[in-house]
Amino acid sequence: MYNMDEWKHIFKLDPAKEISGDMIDKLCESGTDAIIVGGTDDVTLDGVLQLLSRIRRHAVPVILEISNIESVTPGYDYYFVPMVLNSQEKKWLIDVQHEAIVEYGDVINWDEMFAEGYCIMNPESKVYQHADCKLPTDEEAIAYARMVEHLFMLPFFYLEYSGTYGDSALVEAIQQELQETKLIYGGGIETKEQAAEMSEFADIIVVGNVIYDNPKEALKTVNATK
Ligand SMILES: CC(C)=CCC/C(C)=C/CC/C(C)=C/CC/C(C)=C/CC/C(C)=C/CC/C(C)=C/CC/C(C)=C/COP(=O)(O)OP(=O)(O)O
Ligand SMILES: O=P(O)(O)OC[C@@H](O)CO
Ligand SMILES: [Mg+2]
Repeated sequence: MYNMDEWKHIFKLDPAKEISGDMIDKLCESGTDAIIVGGTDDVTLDGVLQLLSRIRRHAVPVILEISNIESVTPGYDYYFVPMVLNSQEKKWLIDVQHEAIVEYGDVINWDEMFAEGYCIMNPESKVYQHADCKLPTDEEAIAYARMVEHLFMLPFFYLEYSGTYGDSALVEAIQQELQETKLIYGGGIETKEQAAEMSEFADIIVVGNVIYDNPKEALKTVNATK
């Protein structure tokens, strides 16, 4: 299903982690709307290519969420480009992306490229530390969402709790600010009940770690969003 407006659920696979062929088949045929390939560290061209070839045997849309320029390869349906709003370094908001576009701008197919305004909410997560983030208050997080919708006009606002379950009241408050921009929620979803709760407010939920920790429960999150 290639109409992003109807997406509710995405599995995120980490190219640095082992996964069986059987589990990849189950995830791809689960009824999820898309698969994202991405992670914070050890994302290599080899890992990104291997996962692509294993997922490609199925009809599900496959997205590369770019974490470094060295691991970008053709063949994905879409490329999601993170822009970290609450980073303390301009580098992670705009500079690494700018460098990539200086270098490769002439060959980019812009129809496949989508920016994500990231707001990273878990100080313990690798990605928070990697991108040198600062924890926003709820009020400040809502202000980032307003900027993404009205000033930057990005297609996605990603409320990222990577590794821990977030605050559904904040997800609800942010949803109320967004009309054009889609709200992605990710982090700590381990059960179908949590998937259902966050789906009530987020347009799309992303399920990551539980795929590796508890595959059976991971698969149950799909139906909770429908
Ligand atoms: C199609 C094709 C071949 C085109 C060629 C042209 C080309 C190269 C286009 C690229 C264009 C472009 C604009 C690229 C941007 C490149 C870039 C360097 C982006 C950096 C993005 C960024 C800010 C990264 C830092 C933060 C980060 C890693 C965000 C990703 C999201 C993430 C991994 C969140 C945490 O995930 P999680 O699963 O929780 O992490 P761990 O489990 O690993 O902890
Ligand atoms: O791995 P978890 O905690 O499920 O988070 C999913 C995703 O938001 C990570 O970018
Ligand atoms: Mg991960």
